[in-house]
Amino acid sequence: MMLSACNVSWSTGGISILENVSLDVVPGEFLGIVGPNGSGKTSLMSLLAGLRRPKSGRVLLDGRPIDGLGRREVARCIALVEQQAETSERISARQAVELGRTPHLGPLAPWSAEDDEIVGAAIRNVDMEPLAARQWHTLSGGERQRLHIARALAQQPEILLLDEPTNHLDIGHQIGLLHLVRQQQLTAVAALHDLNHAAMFCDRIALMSGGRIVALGSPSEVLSAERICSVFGVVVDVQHEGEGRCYIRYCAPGSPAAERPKLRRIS
Ligand SMILES: Nc1ncnc2c1ncn2[C@@H]1O[C@H](COP(=O)(O)OP(=O)(O)OP(=O)(O)O)[C@@H](O)[C@H]1O
Repeated sequence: MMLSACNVSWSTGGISILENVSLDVVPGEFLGIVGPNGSGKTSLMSLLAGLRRPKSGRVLLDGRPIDGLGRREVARCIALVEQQAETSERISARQAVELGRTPHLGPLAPWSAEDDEIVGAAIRNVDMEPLAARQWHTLSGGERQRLHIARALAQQPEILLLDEPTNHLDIGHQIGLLHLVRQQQLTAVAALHDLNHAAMFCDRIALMSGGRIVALGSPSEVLSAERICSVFGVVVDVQHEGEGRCYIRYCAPGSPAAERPKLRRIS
């Protein structure tokens, strides 16, 4: 299933937020979206999820305009985990994950043992089995975030959209979550702040700046020291590791390492 943004622009209050963004999410890939705060990652994710309509351009799901499809139809194909996702507080952890099955249920498809199994597997996948009976409001931020991911997995989408999914997670669960996403038989798009995580787990990376995609390709192609300096204003050394992978070492401002590569800075 192919998800595409074709020349999409979006603005609000007379301010242009996204300008002429085009992107084909290739079936089966893990695409990372990186960029500074306010560069438009969340805005692009909500257009890709069909939550917002572009002011111009189109978002296509398998060649069909996403805004012409019903919400239920979209929800059977695409799951979105939002940055500040909230869930009603008077439910248990397991019930929060069960909500992921909603698009698949109906008068002719009532809740079944299979739904129970899918929900159980999603909870196990995010390492939340011991807390499945707990009330939502008693859970920590990281535990809630893992359950949001479990709900999206229980939705069994073909395309998983994750807006900063590793927020609130400790490093073990950050790595575990990205590994888990990578292992799924699905297409995934994740807005990420950690460039090394994007470089480790993503097949391709789209780098955003000022509401535009300024680079798109393998981690090694996109995350050059020059580009990171020009977009984020941070001096780095990039170690290229083959197969499009790379590792980024950040240099503290004022340190000898930060002074040395300054010549590469793009103004
Ligand atoms: N509803 C809105 N009204 C006004 N401005 C908005 C609205 N939504 C987004 N923006 C602005 O659009 C820009 C892009 O926001 P967006 O949330 O897409 O960025 P982001 O790259 O996801 O940022 P971050 O890394 O901080 O999460 C920001 O300057 C933001 O303030």
